[in-house]
Amino acid sequence: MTRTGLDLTEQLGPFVLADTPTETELDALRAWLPGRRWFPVKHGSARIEPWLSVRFGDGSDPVIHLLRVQGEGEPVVVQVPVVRRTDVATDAPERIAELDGTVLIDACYDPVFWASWLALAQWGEADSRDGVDTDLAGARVLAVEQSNTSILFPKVAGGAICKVFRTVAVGANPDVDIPRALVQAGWAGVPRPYAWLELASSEHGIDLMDLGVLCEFVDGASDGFQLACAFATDERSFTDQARDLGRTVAEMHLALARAMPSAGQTVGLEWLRTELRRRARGAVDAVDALGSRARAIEQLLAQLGAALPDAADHLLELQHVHGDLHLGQALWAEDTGWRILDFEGEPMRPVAERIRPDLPVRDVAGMLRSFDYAAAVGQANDPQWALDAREAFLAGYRAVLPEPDAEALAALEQDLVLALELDKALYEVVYEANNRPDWLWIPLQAVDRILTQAHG
Ligand SMILES: Nc1ncnc2c1ncn2[C@@H]1O[C@H](COP(=O)(O)OP(=O)(O)O)[C@@H](O)[C@H]1O
Ligand SMILES: O=P(O)(O)O[C@H]1O[C@H](CO)[C@@H](O[C@H]2O[C@H](CO)[C@@H](O)[C@H](O)[C@H]2O)[C@H](O)[C@H]1O
Repeated sequence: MTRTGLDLTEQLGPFVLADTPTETELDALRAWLPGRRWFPVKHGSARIEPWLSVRFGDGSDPVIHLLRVQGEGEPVVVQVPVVRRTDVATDAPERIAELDGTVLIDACYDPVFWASWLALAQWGEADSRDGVDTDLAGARVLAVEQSNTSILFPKVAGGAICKVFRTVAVGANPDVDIPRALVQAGWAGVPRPYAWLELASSEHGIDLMDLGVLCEFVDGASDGFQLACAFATDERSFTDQARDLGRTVAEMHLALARAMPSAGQTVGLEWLRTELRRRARGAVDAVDALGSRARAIEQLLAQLGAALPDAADHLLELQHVHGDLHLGQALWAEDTGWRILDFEGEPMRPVAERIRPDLPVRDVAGMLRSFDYAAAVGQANDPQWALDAREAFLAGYRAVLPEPDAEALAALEQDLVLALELDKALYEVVYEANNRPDWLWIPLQAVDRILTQAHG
């Protein structure tokens, strides 16, 4: 989708150049960053160096530092808005360090940062900032586990939420452009994006970099994962919600295909096997517990599509998908049904991999994995709870997007669901090992179940 508004030949967009952090500030940031949930390097030491620092062009005092972070993988850039304040409580979550009689804080918590953000963001075609209520009353940073940092503005534009992207990259962020495209295509299953903050600097090779997005806040909605866990704990059937969710995901796929046509892009089955093998080997190398499963994983992938006579060169059609779909990315409200969030793709993948067209069945598999998580975390006593939710979700999805008639092709679709569930479970093993080791058993158990199912 083409952006309008910001003149990309204009240096820095709405910003002016600022000083990079001083040595003392840098030391403080180097000590503070690795403890953040959103910091991308999870193991070993990370090299953190200044890259580009900017201020808002309105003269306000917060500074946005873009820092280059080199950990075990590819280097990434993290966004760290900071500002100096006094009178900051010693246990305040925004506190970074006390320096020269002031406190360096995370500016995501700062009203001056909020006001400048709202004033200098690029507002969408249909919404001009003029006339939008930018009252900051009640604004607060969400205290949820997330890969970025979100600020809730109950009064702005009737209720809005701003996501400050923590890992940033050159190019449009899919979490800005995909929801915009979906809304333009007439799909109401996604919160409406209102505004986004762009940076451009030819000197730094940045034609466009998204720093954050503001969108409609879905008030009174439940987080799909918490809802499903509560149902699992109470032994209440989740099938009605799961069936509805299946329908919503299928409608999302139809809307994505309409909104962002990928010109009939295809991949061969052999290509897919190679790609899944590469990802599986990456997971096996990253987490020791997977070593003993490596052979069985390779066998499952080798059998993918074996029922097809022309399995080697069978072509699979690609399209834009969500890419990291799970129950926590879905909000449920009695009156509006399901709304889907967070189109950034899997945060542990390189950006180029996250934005390319993919198989819609990847999203189906992601959601199926989530029912398994909800059953585990909600401690459902009966294994049937997750199986029922799973079947209902698939039935809802298939009611909108039926499986192919031909038996071999329908069998291939089922193989694909299983292979992508395995792919997701392997990703989750790495994710849990990095972030929540106490939950590592959940995807590990799933890997074993999938392998047993596949090998009879
Ligand atoms: N538009 C919205 N309306 C209401 N709540 C939201 C909205 N967007 C996000 N949230 C809440 O914030 C949480 C984190 O948002 P998400 O986009 O998944 O962040 P991240 O990409 O950083 O993980 C969600 O699980 C949801 O509870
Ligand atoms: O929401 P994010 O984009 O940050 O996604 C990452 O974190 C998710 C957890 O917050 C993680 O999801 C996994 O845990 C969920 C329960 O917390 C579960 O419902 C999902 O099925 C499971 O994949 C996601 O994988 C990760 O990319």
